[in-house]
Amino acid sequence: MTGAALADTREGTPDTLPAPETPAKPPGLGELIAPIRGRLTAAILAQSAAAVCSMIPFIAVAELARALLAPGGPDEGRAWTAAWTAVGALVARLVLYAAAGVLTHHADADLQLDLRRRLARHLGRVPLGWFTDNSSGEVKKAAADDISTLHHLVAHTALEVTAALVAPLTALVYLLTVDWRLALIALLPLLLGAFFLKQAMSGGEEVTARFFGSMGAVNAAVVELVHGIAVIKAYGRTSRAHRAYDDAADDFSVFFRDWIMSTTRASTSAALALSGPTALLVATAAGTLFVTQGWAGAVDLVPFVLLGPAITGSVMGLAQSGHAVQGGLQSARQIHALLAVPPLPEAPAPQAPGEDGKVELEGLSFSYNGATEVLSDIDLTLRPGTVTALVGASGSGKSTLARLVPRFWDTTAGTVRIGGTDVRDIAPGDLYRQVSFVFQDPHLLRTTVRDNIRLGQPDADDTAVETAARDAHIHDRITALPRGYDSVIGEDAVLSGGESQRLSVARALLADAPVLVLDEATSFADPESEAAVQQALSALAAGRTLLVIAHRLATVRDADRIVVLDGGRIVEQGTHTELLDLDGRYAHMWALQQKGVAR
Ligand SMILES: Nc1ncnc2c1ncn2[C@@H]1O[C@H](COP(=O)(O)OP(=O)(O)OP(=O)(O)O)[C@@H](O)[C@H]1O
Repeated sequence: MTGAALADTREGTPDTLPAPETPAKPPGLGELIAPIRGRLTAAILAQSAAAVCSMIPFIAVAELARALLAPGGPDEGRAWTAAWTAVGALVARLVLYAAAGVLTHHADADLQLDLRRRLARHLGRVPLGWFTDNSSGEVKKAAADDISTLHHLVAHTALEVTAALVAPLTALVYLLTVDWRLALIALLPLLLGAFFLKQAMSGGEEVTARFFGSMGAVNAAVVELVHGIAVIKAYGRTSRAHRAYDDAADDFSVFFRDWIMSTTRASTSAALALSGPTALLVATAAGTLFVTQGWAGAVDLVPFVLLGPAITGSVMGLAQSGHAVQGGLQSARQIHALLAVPPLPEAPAPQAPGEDGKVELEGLSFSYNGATEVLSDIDLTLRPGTVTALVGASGSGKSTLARLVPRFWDTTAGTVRIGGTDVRDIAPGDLYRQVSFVFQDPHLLRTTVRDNIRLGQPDADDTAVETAARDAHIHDRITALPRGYDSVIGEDAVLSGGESQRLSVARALLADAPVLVLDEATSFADPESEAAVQQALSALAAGRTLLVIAHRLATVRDADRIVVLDGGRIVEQGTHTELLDLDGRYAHMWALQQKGVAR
């Protein structure tokens, strides 16, 4: 999570938002598509009618043959009726098919919009801390890939499955009316094909899991190879990294070959059983027997020859649609998992915080997992107009403590108050206006430098933007860019880590919140610019409450108070001189760092 993202959220959490949705039981696919269910049903009905119409020309031709070859001579009236029925059915099929497609595509467009809005609205309400725990990949997958999988299911697969079921059923019903015994025999290839298909798909879940596992290993090896290529090459270990990738690719290849070999016989047999020639063979062989034995007239064979292949033809396609349906259900689960992330509870009657920016942490404890406390019994008051520095070993809880101030998470015990009001009682929009945050790893948006600085104060004029940039010691670097403040980050503005940090400091200065939290905000800076930014920040402290996390103690020796954390507890606090006099943990850390500098 970054300063920019925080400001993003600030914009995305207006006070007028409706009450948070309580995450319900897993909605599954049915609930996700509820808003378009009516149109989807209409489309499926239209597609069913289109599928019936697609069989009618074949039935009509069969009836035409029966009318022309009737034992008593051709029946002209019946023949014409059959011919016109075929033409009418073709036209009707075209219209119904187009209508079904238009309906599903419209419904699908609305569904995608609805889901994207729901996701955006929901993610705007989840605790900010959730974003630091969860990779953006998960959100991207749900918002892009999973929604696109649902698109395929709704816009295409639903209609394909309908046609693949209704058309053969129509053919079967008609054939049953011609000769039920031959119709049942025509079903034999279908039964045989189903048997082989079941064999080919046996162990499907296990195979799918192995497929994704093996594929995932290849992907991970590629990512590692690409991300780590600089380090790997620098240490001359290129062949080793390649070997990891080669091994993963080999494993996948072995699995894939075994899988194909083990299913080829069954799937080829299924394809053969369900093919048109097999259906024709069965129909003509059985028909010949029936005609020669006098059990059926020769003319009754025509419908079976024409429609027999239709009964089995779509089954292979149905098996593939089955995969699409499985994928759609999986995507629905993923989207639901995001929609089920518990939102940050909002107070039913929010209170406005006092404007002084006083921050009080009282009896505060916090645990990420509900089992291990990473902060315990914290009592701390940050007074307006002062700089408080948090120091301590890595993992002692500095960042966690700082992030509890703008309510990235709710505390496990105790309270955080800003301006005298419990942060849980402050509306999110108001809270984010009270606290600005500059992160270790600032995130800049792919827009102009000016708009990046203006993020926390969108209507600030150019002079205010420039003043903030000067105070953060980044103005000269910006004016040296090809288009100055109009340069676009990532295009003609490529900034170093330290420059990005100073830009995000400018952003925080402009946001002008009464409380400013700086998490290692100058860690990338060279000593000269660090000193300059520190000066600017000290000036900023007048009238504001500053909380600074620092690893390099020299950067915070002038702080009004230094708080030493160890194992999630405050173990010492005081000014630099007081803490040195105490000769405790801080004095020890200071001595170590001084030795490091002297060396
Ligand atoms: N998102 C998280 N989920 C679970 N545990 C976490 C999370 N973030 C931090 N922790 C754990 O909480 C403890 C405190 O971490 P924190 O980042 O607050 O320490 P820190 O003093 O800021 O460390 P550093 O100086 O290395 O940044 C650590 O044990 C860490 O592993």
